Amino acid sequence: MEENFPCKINNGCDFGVELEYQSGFGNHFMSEALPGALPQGQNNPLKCPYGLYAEQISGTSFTSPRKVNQRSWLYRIKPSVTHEPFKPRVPSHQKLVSEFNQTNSTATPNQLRWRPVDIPDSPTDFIDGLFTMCGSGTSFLRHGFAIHMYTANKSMQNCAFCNADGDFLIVPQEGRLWITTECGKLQVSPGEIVVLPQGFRFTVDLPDGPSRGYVAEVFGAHFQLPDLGPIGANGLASPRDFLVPTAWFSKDPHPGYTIVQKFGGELFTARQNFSPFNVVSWHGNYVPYKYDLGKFSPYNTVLIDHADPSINTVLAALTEKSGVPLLDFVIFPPRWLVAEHTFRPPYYHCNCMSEFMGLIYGKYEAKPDGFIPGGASLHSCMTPHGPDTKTFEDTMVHGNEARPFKLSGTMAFMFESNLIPRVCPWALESPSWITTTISVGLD
Ligand SMILES: O=C(O)Cc1cc(O)ccc1O
Ligand SMILES: [Fe+2]
Repeated sequence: MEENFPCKINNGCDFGVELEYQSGFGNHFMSEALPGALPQGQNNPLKCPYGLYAEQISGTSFTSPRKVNQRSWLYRIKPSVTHEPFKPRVPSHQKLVSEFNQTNSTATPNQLRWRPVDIPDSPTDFIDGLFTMCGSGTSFLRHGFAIHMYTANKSMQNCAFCNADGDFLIVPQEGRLWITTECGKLQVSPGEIVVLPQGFRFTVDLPDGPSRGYVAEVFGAHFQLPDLGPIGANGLASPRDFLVPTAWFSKDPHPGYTIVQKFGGELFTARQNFSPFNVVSWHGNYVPYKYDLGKFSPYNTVLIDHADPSINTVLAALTEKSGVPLLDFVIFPPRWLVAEHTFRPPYYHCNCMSEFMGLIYGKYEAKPDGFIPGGASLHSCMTPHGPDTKTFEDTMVHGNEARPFKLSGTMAFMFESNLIPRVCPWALESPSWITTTISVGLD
């Protein structure tokens, strides 16, 4: 038996152990934590090995075309259905939104920027520390997205989170996340990202304590690798660098577990007398995964002009319109700047798409001082924006003699959407919110 991650009751985990992963993007994976636990030749035999229960989790409709169809088969000690009924969670969570409208969020064309939100001192886990910043559309109609942030300092205890609304793409900025999912465990550090698809139960442990990060949630779509077009068959994020867990299950007797289900932006809880992490074997292509942004192979200008940021798309959740993303995840990684007679920083622009940005570490080239790690910005559809005054002036002074220059020690990112976000009131009322438009500079 391969036991990577011995756990005590709940997920009080031994964090020191290196996990094993499977590699690939969109593969049909398989994994078993006990020899012979995975049924062969069929998905739901009359009797599964070890008396396990077969359970399918679907990430797309049954009839979705094969090339986009996603599902996995999980073989568990007890089926998920054996929980008590869901009840509204007490206390309710006031700062999660999955249906954006005039009653819960504001439309504003202003440039918005936030300093890093303080990590609370009072005990706060990933669920309580999660809050929506902005978003568009609705999970009920399976079209839209939400952008959340989290600040937390404590591991989730005796509970698992399940997001029925959409897929989470989590970008930790401070503090590692040790995530137990039904498919196994993932250790995610700042500089890596993790995707937790709709419907998977997971718990988040915080081995470092104080933690902060960003979350993009997409409704009705899953992330995929972007087409590479003329770039060719290689470059950007390589499929083999995506890591998927290996099967792991909790063998400890468990006094009880609470499943916290996000459904329509509201939280519901259901008690059950067993761990949801009771999947002994599984196979399929609907899986949680992580990716190290340091493995990204960026492409860029080698002669003149500034390339559009889409050149460094890591993952894309698409709409049905060709070339139009519901949400692109784009990074601005370390890279050489070599363009000749070019204004090298990001150009001034008005974009029909909306841009939410975050900074994991280092400085962002267009705003080296005004945008700090853990902070965020939102430039919505057609809101003019670009480099700050100092960046413009420095570039004018030094730009003519610009030699190849390596931008190092930086990792900014952008969630870019075709949909126009509305902003949540607590984001606009937050002490971290900085009004940028009253300081009339060039930014
Ligand atoms: O606004 C931003 O800083 C993001 C961005 C970066 C870039 O290099 C080109 C366009 C763009 O929107
Ligand atoms: Fe922009």
